[in-house]
Amino acid sequence: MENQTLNFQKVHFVTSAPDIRHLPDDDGVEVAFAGRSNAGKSSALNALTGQRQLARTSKTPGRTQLINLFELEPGKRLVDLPGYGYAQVPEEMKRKWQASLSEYLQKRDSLKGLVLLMDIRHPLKDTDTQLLEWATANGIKVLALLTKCDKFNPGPRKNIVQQVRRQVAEFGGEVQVEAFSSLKGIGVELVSQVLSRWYLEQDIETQQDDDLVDPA
Ligand SMILES: Nc1nc2c(ncn2[C@@H]2O[C@H](COP(=O)(O)OP(=O)(O)OP(=O)(O)O)[C@@H](O)[C@H]2O)c(=O)[nH]1
Ligand SMILES: [Mg+2]
Repeated sequence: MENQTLNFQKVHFVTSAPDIRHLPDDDGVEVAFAGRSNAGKSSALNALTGQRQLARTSKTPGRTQLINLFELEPGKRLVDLPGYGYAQVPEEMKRKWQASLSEYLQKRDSLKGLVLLMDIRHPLKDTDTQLLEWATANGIKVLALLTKCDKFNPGPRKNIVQQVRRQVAEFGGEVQVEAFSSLKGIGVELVSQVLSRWYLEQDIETQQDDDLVDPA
């Protein structure tokens, strides 16, 4: 399975759900894209899948208010989550979508990996840190992407990445930190490799569990 990558371009839209009760069966493996509003989650999904319009992007924070589910192949899904931390929306609306977000994170068994997207100019805000701590404590794999890295030249960019890596190392979990730009395609190949590995590792684990249940 060395360097085996999935074909992310084969992705298709499954559903937009206001909460987890409207999602399809909770089996297989989901990798979710999470982060503050406007961090670039939807853009990153589009860059990864090579489809400009798969997930809707916007200059206005709070664009993605539903849990959007995409399928790569049976039992392998990508999830575009609503962003958090954006103040300029009505309180009632904010409560609703933040509740569906935390419910998804806490209850969805098929969630095995999290891509945490943070604007490289504002990394590790409170909620990002909480999410990191929660994910590592719960055995969820995390890939942290410092998005919009095209805003910096390679030198300063590298310094920020290293600084964030040091801060993240304190959480002790399995967290990889990388620079990313949907605009320039930086980090896209790396994300497809990491996610492919997660999906394929999970296939092997599931296979081993099945073998334990049924040795035949
Ligand atoms: N310069 C630059 N801008 C980007 C990049 N990725 C996204 N953006 C811009 O950032 C804004 C937000 O992008 P989205 O992908 O919609 O962000 P999101 O995290 O899905 O936002 P919500 O759905 O509101 O939570 C848009 O104006 C994008 O064009 C990037 O790599 N470089
Ligand atoms: Mg979005």
